[in-house]
Amino acid sequence: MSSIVEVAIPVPLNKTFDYLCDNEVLVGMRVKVPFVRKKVIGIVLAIKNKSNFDKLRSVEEVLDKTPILDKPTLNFLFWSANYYHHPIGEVISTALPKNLRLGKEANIKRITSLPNKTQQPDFKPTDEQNIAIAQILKSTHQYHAFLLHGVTGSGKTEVYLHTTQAMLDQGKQVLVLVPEIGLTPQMIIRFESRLKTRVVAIHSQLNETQKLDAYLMAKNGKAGVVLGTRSAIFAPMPNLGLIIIDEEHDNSFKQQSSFRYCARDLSLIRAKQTNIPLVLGTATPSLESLKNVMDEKITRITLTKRAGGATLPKVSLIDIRSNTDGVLSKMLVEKTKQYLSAGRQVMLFINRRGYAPVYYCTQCGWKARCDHCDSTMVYHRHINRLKCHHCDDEKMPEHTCPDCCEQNLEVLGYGTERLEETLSSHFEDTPIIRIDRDTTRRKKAFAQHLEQINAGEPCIIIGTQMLAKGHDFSNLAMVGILDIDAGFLSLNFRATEYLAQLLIQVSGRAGRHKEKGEVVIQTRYPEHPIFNFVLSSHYTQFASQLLKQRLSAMMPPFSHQALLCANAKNKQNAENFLHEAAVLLKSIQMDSVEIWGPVANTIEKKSDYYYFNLYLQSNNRATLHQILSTFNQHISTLKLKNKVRWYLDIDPIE
Ligand SMILES: Nc1ncnc2c1ncn2[C@@H]1O[C@H](COP(=O)(O)OP(=O)(O)OP(=O)(O)O)[C@@H](O)[C@H]1O
Ligand SMILES: [Zn+2]
Repeated sequence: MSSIVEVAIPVPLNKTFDYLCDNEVLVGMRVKVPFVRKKVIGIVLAIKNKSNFDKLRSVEEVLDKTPILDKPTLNFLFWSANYYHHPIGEVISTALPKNLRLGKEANIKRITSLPNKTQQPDFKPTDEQNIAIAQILKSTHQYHAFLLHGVTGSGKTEVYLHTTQAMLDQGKQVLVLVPEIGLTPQMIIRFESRLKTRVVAIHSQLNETQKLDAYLMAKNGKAGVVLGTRSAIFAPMPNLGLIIIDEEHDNSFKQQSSFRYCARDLSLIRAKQTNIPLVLGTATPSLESLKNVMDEKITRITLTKRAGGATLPKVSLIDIRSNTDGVLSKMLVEKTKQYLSAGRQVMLFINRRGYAPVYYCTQCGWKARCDHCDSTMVYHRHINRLKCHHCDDEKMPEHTCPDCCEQNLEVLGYGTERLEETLSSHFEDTPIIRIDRDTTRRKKAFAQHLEQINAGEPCIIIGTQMLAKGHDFSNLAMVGILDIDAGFLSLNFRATEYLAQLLIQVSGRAGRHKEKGEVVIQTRYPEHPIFNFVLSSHYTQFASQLLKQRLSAMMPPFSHQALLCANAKNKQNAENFLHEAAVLLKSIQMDSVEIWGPVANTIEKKSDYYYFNLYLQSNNRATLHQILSTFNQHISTLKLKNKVRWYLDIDPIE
């Protein structure tokens, strides 16, 4: 007898589809089904006796012998789809490795071996670490969220390792999320060398076979530890006993395309649904987590001192308002020389890749701009091209100014490539290791750079965001922060929060071992209040000031936001669609939800599409979500719906 199955299909539609099925099938299995004129792979969500539709088509093939998604994982995915108002089919598709989405067999090709030798450290946990470990382990059988707030270099990883070992001893699995792919290799090494269990990685640089293997080893319980970037939050783990989110404040836990989830926020839900503890670790907690601490939803545990006798670095400012020396002040060059000759390493932080951010005409002020975006093009010297960092379009730099026809074209400003050039003129014999997206594109390139730094020889490291946090370089004595002033000019209301986090994280890379480190920040705004706190590493005080400001302005985390973004090649369509949407939203009438906009995005045009935003804000999360659900049900009534691309972003951060 055939049954009726409800199937989630990876299409941007807020619904599921019913099919007839003649074969035996269970919830969570993959099925191949006809959809419009194609065959697609879907996941069975329910088996039912009747359908609201007649003339059902039939399942062509049941692809699995056992469910690929178990009930708890499916429930978690349902929760996520519901919260982010995103189609369940696409949510499931985000959670599955590509090979499973394509319908390939769910077989492990290569089971990674268990480490045969583990190595224990030659130190004992500090008192603070011991207290943290004990406090977390008191809650191993129930949901409890902890904020492990430990200054940079306080040994949070040690706390992760001890609590993980305790969970493994109970036969449990542990999920560890790190923000950047660059932090996975060092974390994996630290976990593998210490724990007698299989540690599998889930991140984008693995090939598809490796990704599938990792997924299946998580699912069958063979992996004791699953370590990955944000999408690993969806890894099926039947014996999950603990979740750890390292650098919880980091923005890369939020996916900024398609299904816009935040893995940090979802970790609280997953831990709650699984009834297990959760550890959010960081030296610079997000205001969201600090607010949760205030509300007693999260317990804060502090590590106030650096481990192993190290102390926090000395931080000083260099006022570059009257600087005529270019990107590097004389003082910074002098200090760099001193540290290098003492056999130490120096890191210079500049958060901009390429040679120079502006290519312009000194005669008339013309600037090279992207034809497709509202942005200037960045000059890249090694390929002698101008590149748009928004749409990746590139072109040859002009020789004569298109406006005034003079030949006075020059670059302005500094990126990593130009800094490298300047440094090689000052430090001819010193190795310079530049780490940005351009030098780490090749697989393994990043790991090789890290290896070179970890070898400990004196060198200058040019670091971008990729090196800002988490790394533990033992011979790094000084960090110079070259250009953070853009952060003071940003329109994002979270900009100062991010800047404080960045400054403290980058500073935190210096002097992590025996000798005291030093941090030098070059700025044109030396009087900015942020420095009062950063200089003394008083993040918590600065954060409580920010929290007070947010409270008085009723901004997140004291209110909840959603963003409806529309974009189209026709500017008017994008804007008018949001006007229509605003009318619809206002007709739903919920007093406690404010609606602002539409307003053009800060970068209005990207890849030839015009972007507009409509903001929704409410003090009541439930009301906000109710209005969005109703809106979603009626969106087909909007006349311009098919003339624009649109998406909802819940808890937007940009
Ligand atoms: N109890 C201890 N005694 C001596 N050294 C320790 C101890 N705990 C950790 N360490 C060492 O201190 C260094 C910093 O530890 P770790 O990298 O875990 O810091 P962290 O808190 O994660 O810092 P960050 O937030 O900057 O990433 C490491 O080299 C680690 O081996
Ligand atoms: Zn562009």
